Amino acid sequence: MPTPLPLEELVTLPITMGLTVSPDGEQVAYYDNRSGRMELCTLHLRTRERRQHTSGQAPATPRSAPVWSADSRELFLAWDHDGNERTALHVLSLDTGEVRALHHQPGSMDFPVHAHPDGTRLLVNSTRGGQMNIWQYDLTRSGEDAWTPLSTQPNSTQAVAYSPDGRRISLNTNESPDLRNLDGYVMNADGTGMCRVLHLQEGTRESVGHWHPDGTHLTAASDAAGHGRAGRLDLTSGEVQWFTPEGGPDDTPGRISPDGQWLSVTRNADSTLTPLLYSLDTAVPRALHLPLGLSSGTQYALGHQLLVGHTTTTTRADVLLYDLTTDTTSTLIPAEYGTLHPERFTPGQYIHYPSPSAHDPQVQVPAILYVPQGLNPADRHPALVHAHGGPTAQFFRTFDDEVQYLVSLGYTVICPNVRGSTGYGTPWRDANLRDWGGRDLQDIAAAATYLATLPHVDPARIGLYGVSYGGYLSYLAPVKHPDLFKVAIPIVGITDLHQLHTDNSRDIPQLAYYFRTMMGHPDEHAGLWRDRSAITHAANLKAHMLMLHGANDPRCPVNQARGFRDALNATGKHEGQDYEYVEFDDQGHGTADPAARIRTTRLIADYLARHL
Ligand SMILES: CSCC[C@H](NC=O)C(=O)N[C@@H](Cc1ccccc1)C(=O)O
Repeated sequence: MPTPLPLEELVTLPITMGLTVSPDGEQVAYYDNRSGRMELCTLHLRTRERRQHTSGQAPATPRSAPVWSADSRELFLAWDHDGNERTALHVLSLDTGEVRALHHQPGSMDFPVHAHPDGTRLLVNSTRGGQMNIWQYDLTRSGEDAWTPLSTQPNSTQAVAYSPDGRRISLNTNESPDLRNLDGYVMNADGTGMCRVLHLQEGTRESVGHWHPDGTHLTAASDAAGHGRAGRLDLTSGEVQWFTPEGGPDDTPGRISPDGQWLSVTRNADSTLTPLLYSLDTAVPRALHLPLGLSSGTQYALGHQLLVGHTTTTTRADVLLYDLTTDTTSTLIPAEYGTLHPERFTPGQYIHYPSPSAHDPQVQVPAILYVPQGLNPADRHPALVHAHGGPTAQFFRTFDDEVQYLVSLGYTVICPNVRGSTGYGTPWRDANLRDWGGRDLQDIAAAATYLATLPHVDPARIGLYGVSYGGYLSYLAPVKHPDLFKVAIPIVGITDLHQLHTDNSRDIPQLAYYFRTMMGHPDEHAGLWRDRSAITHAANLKAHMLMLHGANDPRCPVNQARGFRDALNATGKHEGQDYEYVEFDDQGHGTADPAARIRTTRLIADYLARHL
């Protein structure tokens, strides 16, 4: 039999989040939890001196990366409380260690984007006016007077960066009635003169990003060719030079190097990521000599190095520095293992399984499959389908401590990139438009059918779990396919699309917008929305269910779980007997806090031991 991993040790191994290189390239700021909770830290890249700047003030689950001041002496931060996502701006002085809260309108979400080169202003994406829009925060003022709106668009609008001379801003929004559309814009730093600079066709998603150091070009992205392309936009001629070949791989642009020679790009293929560079002179791609596995990172450091994270399904994330002059790597922040040797972890196998239907008989779904080592071949064993969130997201071949723990308990786990996932081109990503709980759910059902064909899996003991949109599918699958799953564990999931849209429109308007881009307008598509809400079909539930939800979740509010619980009770089901229900008072939409993660994972493992 497999040997259970020690859960407490596994989950308390330190993680690093939000790494951001300073404008002078000398330091990196990040959050890590090696003290037992998330703290803001900086690391000097030459001396490797680490400094911890907070002791208890940072949120348990930071929602955005730190933003440096132009002189690399201050950090701007977005902090919330207990996962409520009402992120308020704070500024930390690296000289004095003082943390100061900036003015915040209760209820709004403020995210620092970029500090102006003159040190007087901060570019902020904020919901303080309703929809997510661009604001200027004047650091020389206080109170409401510090805030000036730079955009007042009806659709979600987000700034990327000031130009190097501080006179312009790159941003992205959609002014077309086709909600899937996205275009790139530039405006003056005072919000005047907003002008569309990148638009290929109606309905495709184009965006502009970071600036060339001489201010003449912007990085550019488009999905119009059916996959992500990276390029650069010449702001004088309006022409785009695409580096990713048409019909080629899925690329996302990063940044232009400080010497103006390279564009860093992240290539997404087969559930893995690889950074590469395009020469801005020759357009020739340059591969990096990185270890096998998943690598990501597009930020430059110390002038000629790239900051790269590296992981595999059996190795935790190391932070590396890649020297572009010598093509060599050094380890900046090594992953920690405590007493656990990486050989104790189970490698994920990259597979495809069939998900045939009358319309699409040939569909093959990519997935990562974890089969426990040392199972008794004479027995049949339980297995789990893991559904990811988003839905515009995906599973990668990275280290997943929760999956490793469940596999070490003897569960086979499949992590499918169902239709609607990113990383497999635009048609795959868009296959669940106006179809949440349709093709994606079919692929979840097909994952269970596939598991049932594995000789070591017991077809009567298949479970399903997932977080957020994965929680949505974990509620919906057992009511739409009542005989497939023995148990389901929706975590911060969705059960009622209309209620979700009402609540998101009030609390996270940019998320309500994202929701409409995918599922249309709630009134126009009311029948579809009701059919794709688990609450409508609660009476069909046969599987045993464990519902987990953070009481402060503003993204998928706790009334989603409470409503489904009430609907189950109305059909004669009983808590404790037919389902279990747990709310976490100190949590929002998931948590990075080790103690909370241990509690949740233990609840899941105990529940599975009793019911699967
Ligand atoms: C990376 S895909 C986008 C994630 C999405 N955020 C968008 O701004 C998100 O939070 N999705 C939730 C599920 C959800 C979707 C739509 C409306 C409310 C919740 C998630 O899966 O985390």
